Amino acid sequence: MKYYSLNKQAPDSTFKNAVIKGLAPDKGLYFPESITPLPQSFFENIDNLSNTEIAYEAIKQFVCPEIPEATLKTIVDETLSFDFPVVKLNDNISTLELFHGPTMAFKDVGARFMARCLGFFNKNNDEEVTVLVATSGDTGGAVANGFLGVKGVNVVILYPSGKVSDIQEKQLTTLGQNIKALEVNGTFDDCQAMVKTAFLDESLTSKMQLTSANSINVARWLPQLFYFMFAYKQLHNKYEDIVFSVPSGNFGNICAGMMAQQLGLPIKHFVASNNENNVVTRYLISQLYEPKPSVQTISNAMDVGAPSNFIRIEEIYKNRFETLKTNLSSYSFSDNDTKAAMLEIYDNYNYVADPHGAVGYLGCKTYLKDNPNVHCVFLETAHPTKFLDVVEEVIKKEQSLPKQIQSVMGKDKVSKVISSYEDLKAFLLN
Ligand SMILES: Cc1ncc(COP(=O)(O)O)c(C=O)c1O
Ligand SMILES: N[C@@H](CCOP(=O)(O)O)C(=O)O
Repeated sequence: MKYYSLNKQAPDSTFKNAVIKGLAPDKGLYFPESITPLPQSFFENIDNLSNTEIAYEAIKQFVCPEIPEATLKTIVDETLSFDFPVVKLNDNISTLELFHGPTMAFKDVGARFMARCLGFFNKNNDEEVTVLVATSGDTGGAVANGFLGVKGVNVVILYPSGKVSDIQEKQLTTLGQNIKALEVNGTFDDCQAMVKTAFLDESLTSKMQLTSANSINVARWLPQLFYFMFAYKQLHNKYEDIVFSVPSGNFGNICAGMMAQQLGLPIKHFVASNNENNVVTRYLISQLYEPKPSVQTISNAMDVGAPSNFIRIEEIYKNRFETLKTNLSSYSFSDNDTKAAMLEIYDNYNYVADPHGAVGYLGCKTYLKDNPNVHCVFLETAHPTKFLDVVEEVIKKEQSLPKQIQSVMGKDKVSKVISSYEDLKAFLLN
């Protein structure tokens, strides 16, 4: 499969090159040159397919033959070694739990898949690769875990100082080995901008092989489309019209859902559920795309002012605003709304949601007001104990910690504070 740059100023790329480089030389995100829908029989037969089989069929066209089919099967199988259950809250609302992986956030799937693809492409290469990652909370931990100890790969994680939860910070600063954490005086958008600048800085790229493990990298982004298929498998016999409410920040996850829809998955509608970082909610009202500096919220992983992936969404809908609007709604919620939702979910359904999932739940409720006959699935994108302070404060109940979280508690953070792109460059060159 060929990939083209969405800035349209760079040559087409192979999958391998797109994975190794992350971003195109014109700073554009890569996008597959074609999307061939899966045969109808795939969806009719989905009940008889395992998660590995579903994922393999869904991603094969984007990856093979550069990765041989047998290798891809192994990669998918190793990536998906945990569950993705749908939990029903009421007749109209369910949640898809995406937090059963090693770092208890949905990023685990993309990080593990990409680590294995990069490992495959690099196996006969002596040159070390430096994976640069910007994180607002969860990507950093998932990438650190996914790449820990991988030979020939150094990971450098940039995170906004004081703006991730304590447990998220532990997950990305305590592993050691080939993982280094840089604490940036700034926002997630500053971290992301520094990473993108580094890719285009020849004085760096001439000395080292840099790549990204954010969703700008196609091997991190595309596997996220699996989730929507796993949910469909669990729900299609019960509900006709399925809507997904996706708590959104960098918009990689919802965009991957739209790729699943392009592959033929019968999804009725998407809801992009935002906290107060709501550039897309505003865009759908005004048709003006106006990124703003991000503000800090309790759903911190969604504190993104300039979502990288919105340009991919525009590409999927061929920049046709009206077509996009028929398939996507977006709402924005305050921290007070989010806390009230966490309490409501706990009181009414005895279910503990994390702040991101609670924003997704609010998206479902808002959409259902005008569309009462659909079934809305909100993605529970991280485990509630990753946000222990706010969860316990809101529902007033002590939480027991899963083993994945216990394993980082009590460890000491190791990070270096940086304030500018020059600091990042100096760190990388040293
Ligand atoms: C827990 C959680 N929810 C939601 C999001 C937003 O996802 P996306 O950036 O793909 O929109 C993130 C970060 O990506 C996250 O970590
Ligand atoms: N919310 C993310 C921000 C980066 O998103 P990505 O999907 O582009 O890696 C995080 O938790 O770090």
